[in-house]
Amino acid sequence: MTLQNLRDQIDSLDDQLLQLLNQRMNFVRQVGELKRSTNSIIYRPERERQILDRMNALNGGPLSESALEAIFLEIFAAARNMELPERVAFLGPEGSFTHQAAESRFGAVSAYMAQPTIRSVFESVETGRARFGVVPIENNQEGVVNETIDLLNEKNLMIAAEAEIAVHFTFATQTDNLADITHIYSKDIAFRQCSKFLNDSFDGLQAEMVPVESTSKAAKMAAQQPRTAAICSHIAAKLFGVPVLFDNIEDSNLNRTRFLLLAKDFRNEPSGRDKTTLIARLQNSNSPGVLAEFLQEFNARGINLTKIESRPLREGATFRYWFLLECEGHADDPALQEILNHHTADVKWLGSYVRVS
Ligand SMILES: C=C(O[C@@H]1C=C(C(=O)O)C=C[C@H]1O)C(=O)O
Repeated sequence: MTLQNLRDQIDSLDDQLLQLLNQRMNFVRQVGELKRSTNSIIYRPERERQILDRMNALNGGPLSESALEAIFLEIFAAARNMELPERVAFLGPEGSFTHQAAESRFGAVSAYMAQPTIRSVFESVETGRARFGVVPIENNQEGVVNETIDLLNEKNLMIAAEAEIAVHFTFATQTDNLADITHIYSKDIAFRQCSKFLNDSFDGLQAEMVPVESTSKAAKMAAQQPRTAAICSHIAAKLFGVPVLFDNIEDSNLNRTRFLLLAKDFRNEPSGRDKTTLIARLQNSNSPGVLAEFLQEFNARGINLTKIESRPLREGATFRYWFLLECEGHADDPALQEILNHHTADVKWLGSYVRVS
């Protein structure tokens, strides 16, 4: 076939895609009207997951699973925006890994609000300035983000969904010669995670490592100061126009960060592969057996606990703790219901949502 023939075929398929997408949007609009009349929630991650699973099972290729999901996530975001434009607050600045995580869920067409702190993301959602908030909760190399854990306890927001992204670092500079670089800007954690690259490349050179608040800020500074460099995300380097010298300079390519999508008054239906997050403030948690007995309630019902973090209660000069727990399953599952019913006074449910890995 000639190029023109092939392009004609593509045009005719695009015509059909457009028609089908608009037909889909007409049904979405009706769903939106139904939801408004019953005052129910627009974003249904478990329904979106179900659609993705069904599409992946049907997909015979050559479209890859990740390409298929990226396309559908944009369709969902466009659909939700038609039902009701959604504003998403995220831990900024623009180009941060949290921004990337937010976009991976809410697509390119949602309205994003970069926030300077994790607390201000929580507050944006609390006050209704944003419908959703996205914050990091843990990195698989560095552990949890305590500020997020503490705010989950302090505020009354729900976890609507989680997202995970692979963290890759880029070395960006306007200089061609590494020996000319006087300062390298990045976040302290990024210096740690790229230590092998830094040792190998700057051994014997004079460059000073300067920690700044965010990797995006590092990119911005490297854009303004010629003999400097930034260790940042690829999108931040592009955003600030700093040439990328090396990509993927992190020590471990298994480096992943997990993010939470927060909302007010949110409830997912069970999807069949859910995770539940709880906060436990057990009475006399320092007494022998209190914590063990509580954990045993999960074990006895065959519920797999996937995480437990202890955080200081900050009550007087004591060393006492509350706990953040995660387990497999949904709060509607009878076994988990039993536990929640036993603990109405000392356990807070933060949400049940689709598990990503
Ligand atoms: C249309 C709906 O609303 C949203 C959009 C979806 C879609 O585009 O398929 C799916 C789930 C919801 O996040 C729905 O709930 O079915």
